[in-house]
Amino acid sequence: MKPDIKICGLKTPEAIDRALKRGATHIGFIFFEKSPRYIEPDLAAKLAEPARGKAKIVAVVVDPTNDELDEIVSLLKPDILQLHGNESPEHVLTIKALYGLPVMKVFSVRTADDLKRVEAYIGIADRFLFDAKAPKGSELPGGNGISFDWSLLSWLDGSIDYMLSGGLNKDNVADALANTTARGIDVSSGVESAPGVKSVAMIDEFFDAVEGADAPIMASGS
Ligand SMILES: O=C(O)c1ccccc1N[C@@H]1O[C@H](COP(=O)(O)O)[C@@H](O)[C@H]1O
Repeated sequence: MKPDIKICGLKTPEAIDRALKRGATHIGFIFFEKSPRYIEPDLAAKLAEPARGKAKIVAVVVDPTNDELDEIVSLLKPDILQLHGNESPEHVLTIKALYGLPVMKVFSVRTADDLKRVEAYIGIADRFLFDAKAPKGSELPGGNGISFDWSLLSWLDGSIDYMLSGGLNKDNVADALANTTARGIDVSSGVESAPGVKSVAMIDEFFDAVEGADAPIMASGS
């Protein structure tokens, strides 16, 4: 089965156009002001228009207030809310009830302990996203371009719907798909030429690598 592919932290029509042409199933906008990928909700709404109905529009928020969500949801009209902070299960339920949108809850992973809270969100979050925990000193909870030890996810038996992120790029995405049960992959800095600057060439290379991962391996000599 083809994985879902989310290109996150988009800020230009060119990058969105290329992501859509290559078959992105999800496009993400970052509403975390300290991020080089931060975008105002009204600009995100304009940029997202060509994607409507073609790819799911994801609003990435970190421990959001209702005022922030009111503005983002009313302007952008996202299909999914990605909660990338320390939102409790109760907070996730409240957000779902208020906005009627599916939630992808993020877990930031460095050690097995970081996964202990997952169970509390089963049946509450619509999907999980496992990302690398930010390195010490980073101001960003995500988008740091670092990976984590995917074997920590080996207890997930495939019945849990999750996306994988954290330092994915053209060189490691095939391994990520081969070594996890992720039904989707999510990339941001791996398709950037500088922090916050998406490269259409790198978006192409990333999709090429995913498509290559799908191709059956030919026996030598055949
Ligand atoms: O990208 C950001 O700046 C960001 C800021 C705040 C929360 C999440 C953020 N990005 C998320 O991080 C992961 C992967 O990033 P990367 O590929 O390692 O650069 C992805 O889920 C983004 O949505």
